[in-house]
Amino acid sequence: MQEQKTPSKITVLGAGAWGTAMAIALARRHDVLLWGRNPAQMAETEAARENLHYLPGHPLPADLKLGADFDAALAHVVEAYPEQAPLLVLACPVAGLRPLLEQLKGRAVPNVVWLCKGFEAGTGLLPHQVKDEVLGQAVPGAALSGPSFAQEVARGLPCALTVASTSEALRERVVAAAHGDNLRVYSCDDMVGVEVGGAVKNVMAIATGAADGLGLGLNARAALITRGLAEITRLGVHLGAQPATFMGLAGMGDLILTCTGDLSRNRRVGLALAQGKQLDTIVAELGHVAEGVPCAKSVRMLAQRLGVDMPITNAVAAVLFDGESAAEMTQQLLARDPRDELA
Ligand SMILES: NC(=O)c1ccc[n+]([C@@H]2O[C@H](COP(=O)([O-])OP(=O)(O)OC[C@H]3O[C@@H](n4cnc5c(N)ncnc54)[C@H](O)[C@@H]3O)[C@@H](O)[C@H]2O)c1
Ligand SMILES: O=P(O)(O)OC[C@H](O)CO
Repeated sequence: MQEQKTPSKITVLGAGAWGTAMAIALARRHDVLLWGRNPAQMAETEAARENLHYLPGHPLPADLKLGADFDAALAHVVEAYPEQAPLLVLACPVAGLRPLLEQLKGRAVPNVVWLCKGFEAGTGLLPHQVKDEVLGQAVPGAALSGPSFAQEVARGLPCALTVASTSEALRERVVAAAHGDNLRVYSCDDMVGVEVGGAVKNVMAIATGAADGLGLGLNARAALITRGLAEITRLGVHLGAQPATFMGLAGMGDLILTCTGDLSRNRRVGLALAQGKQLDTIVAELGHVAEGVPCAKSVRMLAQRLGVDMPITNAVAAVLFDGESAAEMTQQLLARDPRDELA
């Protein structure tokens, strides 16, 4: 696959930290429109040429178009189809995915590439399953995931991502458009593996943040990351993923980044829990989504239903939702019976 030289039309729906960072990165080579649902916030972003709320400190490229008009944002890509092989990128949290897809229903949508990481609350569905429910399988879809802090991507620092889709044409399309400069984009067809890895690593980042906040040390951190990966893999394989996917960017790569990088919002939730802060306060102070919070609830439910052993997830959910303390849950994890490491 060759790096694409000709610019494409790309619309990014969702102007939070990640949508803004990806729009900045893609606008270096493409005709990009960033749409946000809040007109006042988009007007403020236009005036400052910077997303002061979600991604302060990162000026927007002069060519990046901004808007809060949904029809105009869609027209930007639909009118280019099929000649310019456009991309429609959904950059909302998992909670916003179904509402956003509903807005697209019945429209001439060329494809959808989502960036969100998690399971849908209530249904326990992965993003590709939500897409299939709302838009059907005829609209090609892809998950773009991997270790990627918005602030670093906006600065143009090196970053490797992976795109998962069952559509080879869409995988090639995403690689052709996004791979280049300091972005490396790999591809695979294991959507379940890529999505499970991206979702559950956020829960593990909360656990690792809490352990670090409690001062449990670097040995404990390494143990949590490693056993976290075992837990993620166990769930993913049960859901039909390929084990090797969890050794890749959307598995181990993103797990390491999010568990150890202080830019992670999920890790910061864990650090704050260790200080004894209440979840409501933590979420309000964050000002951004922390997908690991709803994901811990969804994964606990799903794992119980499927009979998959997920002790770290259960411990995180107990601290978040059942009033248990992080210290108490650490003791309970350590008190578990020994087991075969590879079982
Ligand atoms: N920030 C990162 O570094 C990063 C990196 C990779 C992946 N992600 C993932 O991308 C997703 C979005 O994260 P973020 O960092 O942009 O979050 P954020 O909290 O910074 O911003 C969320 C944005 O989504 C918008 N939104 C919420 N519901 C919406 C809906 N129904 N329709 C349209 N817009 C909606 C909000 O208005 C806001 O602009 C998450 O799933 C996250 O895990 C984030
Ligand atoms: O800040 P977090 O914890 O939402 O993590 C951001 C990205 O998912 C890291 O790859």
